[in-house]
Amino acid sequence: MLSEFSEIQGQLKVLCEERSILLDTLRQLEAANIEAESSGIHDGDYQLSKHEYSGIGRGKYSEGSTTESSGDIEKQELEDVSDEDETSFHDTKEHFTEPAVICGSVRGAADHADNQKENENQLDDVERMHGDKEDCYSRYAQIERRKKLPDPVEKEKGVSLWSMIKDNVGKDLTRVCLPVYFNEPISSLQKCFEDLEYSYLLDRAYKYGKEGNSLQRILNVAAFAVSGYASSEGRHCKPFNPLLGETYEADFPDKGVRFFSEKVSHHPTLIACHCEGNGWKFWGDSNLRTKFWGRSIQLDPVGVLTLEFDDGEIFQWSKVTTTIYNIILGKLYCDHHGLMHIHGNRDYSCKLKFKEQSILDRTPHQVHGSVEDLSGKKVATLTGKWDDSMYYISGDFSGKLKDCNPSNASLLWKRDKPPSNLTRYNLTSFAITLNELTPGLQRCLIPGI
Ligand SMILES: CC(C)CCC[C@@H](C)[C@H]1CC[C@H]2[C@@H]3CC=C4C[C@@H](O)CC[C@]4(C)[C@H]3CC[C@]12C
Repeated sequence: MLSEFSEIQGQLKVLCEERSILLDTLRQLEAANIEAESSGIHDGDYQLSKHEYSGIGRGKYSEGSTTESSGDIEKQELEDVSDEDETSFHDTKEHFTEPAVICGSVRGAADHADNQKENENQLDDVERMHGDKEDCYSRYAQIERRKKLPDPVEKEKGVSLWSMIKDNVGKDLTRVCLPVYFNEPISSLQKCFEDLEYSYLLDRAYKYGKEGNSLQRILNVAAFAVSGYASSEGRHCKPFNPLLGETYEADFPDKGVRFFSEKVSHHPTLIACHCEGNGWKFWGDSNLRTKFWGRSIQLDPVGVLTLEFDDGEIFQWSKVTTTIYNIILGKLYCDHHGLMHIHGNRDYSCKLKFKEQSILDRTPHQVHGSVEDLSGKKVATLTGKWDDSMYYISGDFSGKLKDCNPSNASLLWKRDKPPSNLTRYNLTSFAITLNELTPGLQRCLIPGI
C-alpha cells in the first residue's frame, strides 16, 4: 500500500515537472509572438496597403528625381516595364511581411541582455540616452546580424591613388575609372541607408512631438541630421556605382524601418531614396557636384532631404560640403563643413554650422548651432562633433560656447562603438549588415544571381 502510494507520488511529481516545462514553453512562444507583432511584421500600422506601397514606388520617386536620365532609350524601357500588368512585379511587401525573409535571424532576449552588459562602464548621461534608445528599440524584434565582413579571398596589392588620377585633374571625377581596390564592399544605394543608422532619434522625435514637446522634437531631428556623418570618419574607399535603374531594399524590423533607394540618373549620378519608420517618413535624392582641386576633392551635395512626421510636421534640410584631403600625399581623410539650415513648418527651425577643420585645429569635426522660434529668438544651443556626439542646452549660449560644454549640457546622440574586427574599409557595425545575404533573403533572389 505504502509503496503504491509513493509510486503514485513519484508519477505526480513527474507530471508536475512536465506541466511547468509546458507552461514555460507556452510563455516563450507567447513572448516570441508579441515580439513579432510589435516589430510590425503583422501590424497594420507599420505596413502600407498594397495600393499605397506601389504608389510610393512609382509616384513619389519619379516626383523626387530632378534630373533627366542619360539614356532616353533606357528610360523608355523602364517606363515600358512599369506600364506592365501589376502582377508581374516582384511584390516587396509580400516578401517583407514573411518573418523568414527578414535580413537576419531572430535573436534571443538573453543574447540581447549580454550585449547590454558590454556597455556597463559608460557615463550616466550616456547610459540614460542608451536607456532611451533601448526603449525605442525594445518594441522591435531582435535580429541576429553579422558582426564582421567575410575574409578577403586573396591578398590584395596596394595601388597608388595619385598614379590613377593625376591625368584627370579638373575633370568630373564620377567619370574617372578606378581599380576595384579603391572600392568599399557596399554600393552607393546602400550607403544612402547609412544616414539612417541612428533612426531611433526620429522615433524619439516623433514621440516627443506627439507629447507636445516640439523643442525636443527639433533637437532630436538636428542630432539625426548630424549623426548621418559619423560613419564617414576613417572611410577611405569609394562605394560601388550602381547601374541606372538598380534598386536596393532594406527591411530592418529590429530598427522599425524600411528603406528603398534607386539610381534614377547615370550622368549626373542621382539616387532617390525613401524610408519609413514608426510615425515618420524620410526621403530625398542624392546628387554630388564634384570639384577636383589637385590635392583635395570637394563634394557639394545638391538636393533637399525631407522628413515628414505622421502628425503633419515637416522638416527639410540640405547636406553640407564634404572635402576629401590628401589625395596625393599623406593620410586620406574627409571633413564636412558649411551651414545646415533645418526648416520646420511649425514652431521651430534650426541652424547648424559644421566648422571647417584647420591645420592647427585640436578639436576637429565640431558642429555648433541653435534652435530658433518663429520670432527668430534662440531657444536652445547645440554643440558637439559629427563623428562623436551632440549635446544641447536650453537658452541662447551661441556667444559663449565654452559654457555649453558636455558637463552642463544634455546628451542627444552618441555614436556607437566601432566593431572590433575593423578592416581597411572601416565600415561601422551597421554598414557591415547592409548587404548581408542571409538564408531567408537568398531564396528571394532571382535564380542565377
Ligand atoms: C578618390 C577615392 C578613391 C577616395 C575617396 C573615397 C571616400 C573618402 C569618398 C568616396 C565617396 C564619398 C562619399 C560620397 C557621398 C557622401 C554623401 C555626403 O552627403 C556626405 C559625404 C559622403 C558620405 C562622402 C564621404 C567621402 C567618400 C566616402
